[in-house]
Amino acid sequence: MNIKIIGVGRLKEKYLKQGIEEYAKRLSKFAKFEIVEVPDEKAPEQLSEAEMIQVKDKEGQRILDKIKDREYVFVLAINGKERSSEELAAEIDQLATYGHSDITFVIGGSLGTADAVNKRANAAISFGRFTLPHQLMRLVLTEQVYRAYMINAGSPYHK
Ligand SMILES: C[S@@+](CC[C@H](N)C(=O)[O-])C[C@H]1O[C@@H](n2cnc3c(N)ncnc32)[C@H](O)[C@@H]1O
Repeated sequence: MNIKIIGVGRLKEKYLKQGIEEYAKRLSKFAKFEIVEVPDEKAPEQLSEAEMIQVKDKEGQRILDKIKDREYVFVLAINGKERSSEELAAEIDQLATYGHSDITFVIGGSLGTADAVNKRANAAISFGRFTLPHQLMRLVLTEQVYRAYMINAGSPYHK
């Protein structure tokens, strides 16, 4: 199974990098795991609605360029569908059973994801109604994907 996370912008904070590296290392026993970063669109603090859409569309195109047709795509979105860890684990297991060997998770930039990305996604995952920084989201997501594999392996890691 190939698991890919697409994120916007370069991860700078050392504490996040270290956390992701740890879970990526653990996850590598179960799947080929990679994080693909696409450049964020530089923009002033204050943007009109139209300018925000432009920024999201530019970042969205960079995200779409990194997705192949065969990939099953989960977009992370506050208003997506909430799942339990067990439900995500079961979903990943099902996808593998039905021959999906490429699963991609997309985390939007600071303004969220473009409509085109949301349309391309096969499913939308919410981690609840809190807005999490997109870079922290990478760490949280990497742990949850690792947890999913541990659940599917019947490991006591998941209590
Ligand atoms: C800072 S948030 C964007 C906030 C933006 N106002 C929105 O509503 O999408 C950046 C990205 O992090 C992810 N994200 C943040 N909080 C999330 C949550 N609670 N559930 C799922 N994804 C979340 C989403 O992919 C989002 O596009």
